[in-house]
Amino acid sequence: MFRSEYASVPPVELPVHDAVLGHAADFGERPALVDGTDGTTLTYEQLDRFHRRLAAAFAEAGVRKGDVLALHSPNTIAFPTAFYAATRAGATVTMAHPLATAEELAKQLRDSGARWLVTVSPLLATARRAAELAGGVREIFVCDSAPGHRSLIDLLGTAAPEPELAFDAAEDVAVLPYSSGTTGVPKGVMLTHRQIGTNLAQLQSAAPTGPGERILAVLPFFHIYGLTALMNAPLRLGSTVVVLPRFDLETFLAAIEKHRITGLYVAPPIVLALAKHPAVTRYDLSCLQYVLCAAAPLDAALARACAHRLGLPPIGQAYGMTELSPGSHVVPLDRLHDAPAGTVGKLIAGTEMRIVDLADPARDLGAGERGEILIRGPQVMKGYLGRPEATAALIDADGWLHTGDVGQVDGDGWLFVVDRVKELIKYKGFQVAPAELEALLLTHPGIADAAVVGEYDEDGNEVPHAFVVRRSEGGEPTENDVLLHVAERVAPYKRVRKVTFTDSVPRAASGKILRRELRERI
Ligand SMILES: CC(C)(COP(=O)(O)OP(=O)(O)OC[C@H]1O[C@@H](n2cnc3c(N)ncnc32)[C@H](O)[C@@H]1OP(=O)(O)O)[C@@H](O)C(=O)NCCC(=O)NCCSC(=O)/C=C/c1ccc(O)cc1
Repeated sequence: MFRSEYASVPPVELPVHDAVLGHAADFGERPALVDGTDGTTLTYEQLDRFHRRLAAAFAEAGVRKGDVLALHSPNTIAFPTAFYAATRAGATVTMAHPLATAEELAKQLRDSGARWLVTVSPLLATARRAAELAGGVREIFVCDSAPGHRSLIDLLGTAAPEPELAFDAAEDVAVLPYSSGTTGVPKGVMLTHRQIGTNLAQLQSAAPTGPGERILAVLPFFHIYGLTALMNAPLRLGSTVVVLPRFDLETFLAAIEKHRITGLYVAPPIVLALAKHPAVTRYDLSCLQYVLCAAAPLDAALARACAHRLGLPPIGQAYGMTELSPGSHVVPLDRLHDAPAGTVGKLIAGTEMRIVDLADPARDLGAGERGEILIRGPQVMKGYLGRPEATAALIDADGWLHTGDVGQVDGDGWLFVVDRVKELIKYKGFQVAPAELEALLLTHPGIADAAVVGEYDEDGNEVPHAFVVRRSEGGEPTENDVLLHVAERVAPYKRVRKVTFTDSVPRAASGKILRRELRERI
């Protein structure tokens, strides 16, 4: 067993809005959030006051402790206000991808039992359709404005009293992001207030940010990575977060220069752009002090090229998953220079790890040996909502979470992730669940069987590749028919990008798809 070399941190027993914004009023006029497109700024005093007013308005509208509120928005400076207001009103927040189709969003609303939906006017048509399909949503609010819907801006005017709720930080679920974990379809990941708050404290001991830091939030707040690294962590410490709604390289580079960004938290496609794109040289990026990368495997040579080009210390990596609130490993910011190339970091405070034999999971391996990574600590999720079997398949009776990633630790405790035994595909850091795409492919009348596996393209992005068995009486779909069938029904990041027709899908006697066999064919 491997233990963290950092002193444990006590569990954080506060609800997430207090864990993060407990000192917001003290930070006063310091900018908390800056809209990177037009410069609109929210100070800490405003963030504190606005989220309390909005919590009062949510409570007045009928939001009750334990209700699920879906937050369906790209990154904006209103997103954190809506988020902390919802939790202060007692709600569990489930974040939805802004490019989800109405059917995808409806599935999440239905599975989570969402009663409230917060969206933005450009996404309203999808949100309304999804709410109609799902049933159960009592009201749709908009962050900006739209006829027929209450706007968060109007709600701020309420004179209702602020809700004073008692939270059980160890049991009450703060956020419910969706993740497919190691197998199957997306599931609601129950993360309690204590899990979120404690993981912030654990991560902070290794990668502290603070007043005077300026962070660029281009990765989405709606995933646990952005929610943690770009929202909760910096706002807890009085940093300034500059917010961009989406990744556009020129806007991103201009924002770094204009706002004198000090720290970047990114995914591999951004490291690729920073390392290779000609536009990078046209901007003064000398304000940057460090770059941290997570969400998908980062090529060590690419990381080196990026750091070298920007004149920065080596790019640090972090490791974790949604089910870990999300962090278990990070390269501490004060150790960027002595971390070996390609490592995802060291165990953060209060976290234990085992590396177990893939063939014999009861056998623990030592340094230098490859096996499945198991994690135990206060950040392990409470469970998947309404799916005790899936929870038990991921977390064993002794509390070890089986990550489905294959890793190896060196003699100094640095972890390297070298492979994956779980089904997951990560397109640009976004989870794509093969089981979800397979189910969708099977709805096509011309498809008799299908299996989807990940394949790396020339840019190093993992993309979904479908192996399809055609049904002769189904009109023999072409490759294009198959691509289109999926593209019309999923958010853009989930698209199948390659199709191979085959006579049969290799399966074990149990019916389980033999994915390794398909990967070997590629
Ligand atoms: C900024 C990225 C890296 C690149 O952006 P992009 O290249 O513009 O592409 P998108 O991903 O935004 O969009 C996907 C596709 O949708 C398309 N698209 C776009 N908007 C449209 C549109 N409105 N209409 C139609 N098509 C469109 C877009 O063009 C694109 O098409 P394609 O060029 O074919 O890829 C973006 O992919 C991204 O944010 N990725 C990161 C995702 C992410 O945060 N994942 C985290 C999961 S949680 C986790 O791993 C935790 C780790 C962790 C571990 C430890 C820790 O301590 C902390 C964290």
